[in-house]
Amino acid sequence: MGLKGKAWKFGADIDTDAIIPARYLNTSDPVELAKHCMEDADTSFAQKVQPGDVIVADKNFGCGSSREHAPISIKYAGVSCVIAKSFARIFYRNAFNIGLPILESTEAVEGIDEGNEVSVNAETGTITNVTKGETYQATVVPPFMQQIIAAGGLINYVAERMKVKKMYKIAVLPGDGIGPEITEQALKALKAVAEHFGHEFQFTEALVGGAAYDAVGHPLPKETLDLCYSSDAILLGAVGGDKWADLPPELTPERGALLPLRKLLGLYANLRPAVVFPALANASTLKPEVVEGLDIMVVRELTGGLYFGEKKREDLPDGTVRVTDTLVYTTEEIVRIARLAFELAAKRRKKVTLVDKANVLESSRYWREVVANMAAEYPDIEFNTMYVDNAAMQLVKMPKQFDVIVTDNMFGDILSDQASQLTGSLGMLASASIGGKIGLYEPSHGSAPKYAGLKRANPIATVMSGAMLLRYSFDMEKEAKAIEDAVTEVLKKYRTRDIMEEGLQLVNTDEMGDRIAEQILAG
Ligand SMILES: NC(=O)c1ccc[n+]([C@@H]2O[C@H](COP(=O)([O-])OP(=O)(O)OC[C@H]3O[C@@H](n4cnc5c(N)ncnc54)[C@H](O)[C@@H]3O)[C@@H](O)[C@H]2O)c1
Ligand SMILES: CC(C)[C@H](C(=O)O)[C@@H](O)C(=O)O
Ligand SMILES: [Mg+2]
Repeated sequence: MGLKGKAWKFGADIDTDAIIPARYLNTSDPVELAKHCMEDADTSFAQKVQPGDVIVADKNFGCGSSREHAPISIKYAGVSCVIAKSFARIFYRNAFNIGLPILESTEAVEGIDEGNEVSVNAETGTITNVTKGETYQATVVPPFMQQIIAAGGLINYVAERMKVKKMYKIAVLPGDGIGPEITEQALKALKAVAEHFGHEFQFTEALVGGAAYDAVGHPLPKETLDLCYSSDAILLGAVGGDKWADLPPELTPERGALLPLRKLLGLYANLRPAVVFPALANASTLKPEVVEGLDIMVVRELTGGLYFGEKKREDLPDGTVRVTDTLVYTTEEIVRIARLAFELAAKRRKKVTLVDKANVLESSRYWREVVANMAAEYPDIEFNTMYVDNAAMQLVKMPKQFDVIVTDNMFGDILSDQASQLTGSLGMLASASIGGKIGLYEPSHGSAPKYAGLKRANPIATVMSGAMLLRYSFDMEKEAKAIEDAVTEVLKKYRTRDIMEEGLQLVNTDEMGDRIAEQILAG
């Protein structure tokens, strides 16, 4: 912490009454107190003092009654630090409690004259008299007291420590196919983050999908749902596979577990970032210049549309069959996902593209009407619309024209898989499903049954979903970034088979997880 300003000198035994006269103690408003700071020692001090200035006083500064108002008035007057030969003990403690740095140094007090430019390093206790070119040493403040100062006082310090101490509960649902092996790698990364940043994550595993059906006869057992409800976030591998595809729909991993989980948790927004890591520009099947630097966020509506509308299969009298899937959206469902897309775009490159089929579908026409109206509320954000067939083509022709794509459930499912290939592999596309109290994080891809158990799947989409979990559920930006940076670094040397390039080292699923975790720890 560097503090710098002009010195204001005071004598010995400045008591708290001189710092803040008792007649002003009818308020505890810091700004009001600051106006009368040092009034009985120097009537115009509060008007003259500039932000950063330093009070330099003789011995026993802050003696007298034990009021916190005294250091508060000094701090809010703009004084960055008080240097004295000694402090009254209660003032000393009060100053730390409210986050005012104070230092004891006889040589500094004797060396500094009124008006000298002084700079202070509170951590090392080094005081520099810039005017005279002299350096003095103060008694070093114990580290925990420095942490209180750095936090801005005792209350903030305690609050920060409690935040660090919070135990974050993460439900882990590995699922089917490659699900368990990729989830394991994301856990390695999250554990490395916990160790590196001093967090406590509690991981509890439960069955989901085909694995749950095989074990207990239902793809989303009550214990699993209860665990999800009592967790702070959910990490999911993938579900599904041919083995369970012909079960009654409500027992399949997809319709019996994944979709209900999203709906029950109110996860209406699915964020799928298609980001091309610098090292992977050549890994895509598209030309490097087309994808280099690409960063698209697909915002997919997740709990409405064709997925959740009424479905029917009817046997007709003539022996044929009629099947129905209904596409339903309400104003509220469209507004909330569009709002999220605009807000996200505001923090990115400020462009939103609504992808729809408004030339045919009534639902799309209404999406356009609603979202275009909302766009007027965001004058800084460029808004355009695109039919989904054209969008599919544009995504491979000129993908960098997109920033945020907002679209319905079905189109979002398809376009996000397509966007994934721009990044090099479907195994790179993470996802966050948010909107409810508890977020769910899973790779965008499926259970890739043909690779199950072979340890050749790319775990990065799942690892990066872990980063999204930290960012969106725990508000841990630097921790999320630590995972992303580790992946960026590791990709310069190591590759799984799907993104392998000549000259780099081929690794399996486990090894990729290990390299990423090591890189996080190396920081
Ligand atoms: N969120 C989910 O749980 C989810 C998502 C999509 C599909 N599924 C289910 O997964 C099963 C398989 O579906 P699919 O084959 O259509 O899609 P898929 O995403 O599992 O696989 C598509 C292709 O991508 C490859 N692939 C996927 N993930 C990979 C990875 N991490 N590393 C390397 N290659 C990877 C696969 O081998 C395959 O060639 C189905 O039961 C489907 O319903 C589940
Ligand atoms: C498995 C399936 C139900 C799921 C979906 O369509 O949402 C998947 O494809 C996805 O993208 O998460
Ligand atoms: Mg999909």
